[in-house]
Amino acid sequence: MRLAHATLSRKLSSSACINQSIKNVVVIGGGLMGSGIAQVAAQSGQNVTIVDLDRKVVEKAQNAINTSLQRVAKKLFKDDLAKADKFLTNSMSRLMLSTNPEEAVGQSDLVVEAIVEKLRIKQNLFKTLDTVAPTHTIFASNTSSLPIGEIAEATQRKDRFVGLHFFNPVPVMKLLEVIRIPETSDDTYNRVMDWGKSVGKQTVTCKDTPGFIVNRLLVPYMMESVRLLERGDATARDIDTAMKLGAGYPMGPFELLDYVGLDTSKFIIEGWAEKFPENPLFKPVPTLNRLVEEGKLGMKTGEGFYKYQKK
Ligand SMILES: CCCCCCCC(=O)CC(=O)SCCNC(=O)CCNC(=O)[C@H](O)C(C)(C)COP(=O)(O)OP(=O)(O)OC[C@H]1O[C@@H](n2cnc3c(N)ncnc32)[C@H](O)[C@@H]1OP(=O)(O)O
Ligand SMILES: NC(=O)C1=CN([C@@H]2O[C@H](COP(=O)(O)OP(=O)(O)OC[C@H]3O[C@@H](n4cnc5c(N)ncnc54)[C@H](O)[C@@H]3O)[C@@H](O)[C@H]2O)C=CC1
Repeated sequence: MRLAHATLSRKLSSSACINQSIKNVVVIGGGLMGSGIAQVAAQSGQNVTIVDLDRKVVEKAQNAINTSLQRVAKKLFKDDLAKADKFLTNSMSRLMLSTNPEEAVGQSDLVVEAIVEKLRIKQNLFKTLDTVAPTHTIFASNTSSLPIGEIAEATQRKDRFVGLHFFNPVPVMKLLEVIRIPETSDDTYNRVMDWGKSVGKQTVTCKDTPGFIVNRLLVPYMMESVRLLERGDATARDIDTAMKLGAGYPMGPFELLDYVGLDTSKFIIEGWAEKFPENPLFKPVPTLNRLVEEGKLGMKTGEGFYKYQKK
């Protein structure tokens, strides 16, 4: 009887969780990725709070989301301006701004972190949030390269911790990599898989391994592109043209490095080089370090491998 009762209560609690769909999402980090993740959740009908350290950053994110939503609305409702406008207004009405992460997570069902690619900073953030977020809240990191398990170490909710790795630009790229750690509960996994589909993504699942699927293949390719340039074998422009026309990529490696950000790229390769010094694929490249030291972070600062018109 006792066993049946325990099984029944576990079933009830888990089904209660499953029925509790994710409605309130908090995105921590209002940069390139955080603004895109906040956008796709808001445009999919969820209440979203985007949080960053600085009010100016969240306001910039709000403007970026507005601009991007106009492109999406135009595509969705090309010949119905009234519907396009309603879609834009409704989506933006579901977006709140905050610079106070502890307060923002108070009513959250899901927290997606998209802050700087530094393990300690991510751990400190989640450690703090773990003490104030509701018990049922799922924590997710959008990290490109860090071990989900090591980020989750900082919390007491490893059963409610996953990796949700989106791709840039989030409103366009269809893929969402879902990473579970051994402690991730089935209920958590099922709820984030459903949530990923609810925000229009096609999900794949990967173990908690460096770079998951895409970046494990992409980072070595992009680093080797920089080495090819450093050896003087070809120019950046020709390497980009070659990969677009020869391999059908939408962007060449240097255009993509400038697009994703040279700072984030540097943090990724530095982290892997430190952790796996014996792997030649993860060797850092001097040109990337130099550009970052010179403050040339790519499109977001107006110059990286290429120069960009200031918007
Ligand atoms: C060493 C470290 C390396 C890894 C670093 C970490 C990175 C990660 O962790 C994981 C990643 O994200 S890897 C990067 C993945 N993303 C890519 O590979 C992007 C490749 N580029 C593209 O798809 C197109 O150039 C792109 C879509 C960007 C632009 O397309 P086009 O060149 O054709 O230009 P557009 O005509 O402006 O855009 C095409 C259609 O997309 C719509 N669109 C573009 N940007 C948008 C945005 N931000 N928001 C909303 N809609 C957007 C645009 O409206 C257009 O739509 P159509 O009107 O239907 O053509
Ligand atoms: N850039 C890309 O193409 C992709 C990046 N990612 C990952 O997403 C994360 C964010 O990357 P990006 O958006 O490119 O970086 P970003 O530099 O554009 O944005 C990071 C934001 O986090 C904020 N931030 C830093 N520490 C914070 C804290 N303690 N609390 C609140 N906000 C804080 C910064 O002010 C900044 O606005 C990284 O983990 C990165 O690896 C994942 C997929 C693609």
